[in-house]
Amino acid sequence: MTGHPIAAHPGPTLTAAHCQAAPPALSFTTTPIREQGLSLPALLAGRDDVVSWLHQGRGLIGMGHALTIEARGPERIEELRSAWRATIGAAWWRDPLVRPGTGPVAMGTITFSPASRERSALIVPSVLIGHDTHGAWLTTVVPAGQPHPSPEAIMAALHPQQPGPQPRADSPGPQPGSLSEQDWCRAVLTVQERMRAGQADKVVLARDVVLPGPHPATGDLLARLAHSYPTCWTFAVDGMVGASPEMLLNLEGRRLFSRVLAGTARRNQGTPTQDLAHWLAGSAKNTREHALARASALEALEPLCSVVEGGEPFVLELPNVLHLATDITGVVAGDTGALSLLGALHPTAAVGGTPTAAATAIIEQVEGMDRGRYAGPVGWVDWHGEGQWCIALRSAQLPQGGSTASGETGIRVFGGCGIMPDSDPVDELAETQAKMRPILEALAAPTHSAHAAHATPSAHATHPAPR
Ligand SMILES: C=C(O[C@@H]1C=C(C(=O)O)C=C[C@H]1O)C(=O)O
Repeated sequence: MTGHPIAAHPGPTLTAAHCQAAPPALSFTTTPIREQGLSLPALLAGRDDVVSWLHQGRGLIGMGHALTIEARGPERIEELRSAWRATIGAAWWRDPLVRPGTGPVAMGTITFSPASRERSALIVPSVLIGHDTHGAWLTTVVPAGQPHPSPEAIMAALHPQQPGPQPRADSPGPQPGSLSEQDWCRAVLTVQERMRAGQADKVVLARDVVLPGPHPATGDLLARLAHSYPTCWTFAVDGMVGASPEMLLNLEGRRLFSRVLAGTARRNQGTPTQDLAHWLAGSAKNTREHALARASALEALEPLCSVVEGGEPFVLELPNVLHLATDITGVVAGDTGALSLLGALHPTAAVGGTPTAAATAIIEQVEGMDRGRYAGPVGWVDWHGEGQWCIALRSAQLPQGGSTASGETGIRVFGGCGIMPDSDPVDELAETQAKMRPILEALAAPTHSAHAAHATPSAHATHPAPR
């Protein structure tokens, strides 16, 4: 959208409280467009000011900002929900399609912790292009009373661009983030001491590495992730980018779907996938870890649903790791919307731990970093509260306006894992490296830092050895 009038005049950024009290009057128009030859990932090429939600090549991409709503603190999800409701109340729209993702839509990213310095945000892009199994559409957003640009003019301006500058071959690899690898392994031991003292049953500990700039255009990064991890949800909202396998909440009509992941086997050269899957399904530590995450999601959903069921755990295979997975389905009671459900679900034991309050307190004390939006919900919500939200895993925070809220000027790449009393710290470190691989490869950075000398994951006793 470079140079397009819509993108040239971004709409306001409002706090949720302000937006709720005085919502701007926005006008949304959805128009069906031709799907022949349409490739959402290709339209992202070379662009930085994009939002994205792609799965198997379909989904939503957006450009420009018609409205940004931001919130911080313990009430951030509820504040964003109220502000979005007020925005819809003040909006006008035309939507002949009435499908998930048509009409008014906001893309969102929410911090893991209420104490984060980063903002949680809902972004209404000026232009949104959607593609599902029934066809494609384009939604434009302008201040009420202003004319909508023609869909043809927008599609003409949006022809696929050349990819942006590629990373240099000699660019420096990942640098230690908040903790060195050794200090992070010590933090794992500290967490285990706390668990042995009875303070928690499971704690998810994460770490970050920093990639100094320059970095590829956001759209190029997304196109690579979407290509390499098509079964994951490739997202970008407010500089938070990644390809997540974990669907926290899909709400369509009153029907809810959630996929809980916990328990991981790293792929290594030489071990057949079937052997890894067999090892994972039989690993006592991983099945206990999974059971805790599964129970926490079911417990959070039960009071809000008239029916909720967890399927049998199964092994989910991804290019870098395998996970134990449970699919949860349910029917939501009353008119509870996606943002209210997120408020109840987040943080699940898959990214926090058990019990929630004790585990998150230990994370704050031991992890030594602000997670920002990593491990928080990321996704989209429509005008009547339906939408899709993943957990922002396998992800990175791009610097916005030069630096992140934590003052970083490089890209922060995150990875974490559930720590149990019988976890091995070196093995867990290697798991974080495997989880960082998708985003580091998409950034075309070396996947192992020079500081990883002591991690020899495939030879480790708690993991099946290569044959
Ligand atoms: C915390 C992460 O992943 C979570 C932890 C997992 C585990 O410990 O086995 C598995 C999937 C995710 O729920 C991450 O990817 O950073």
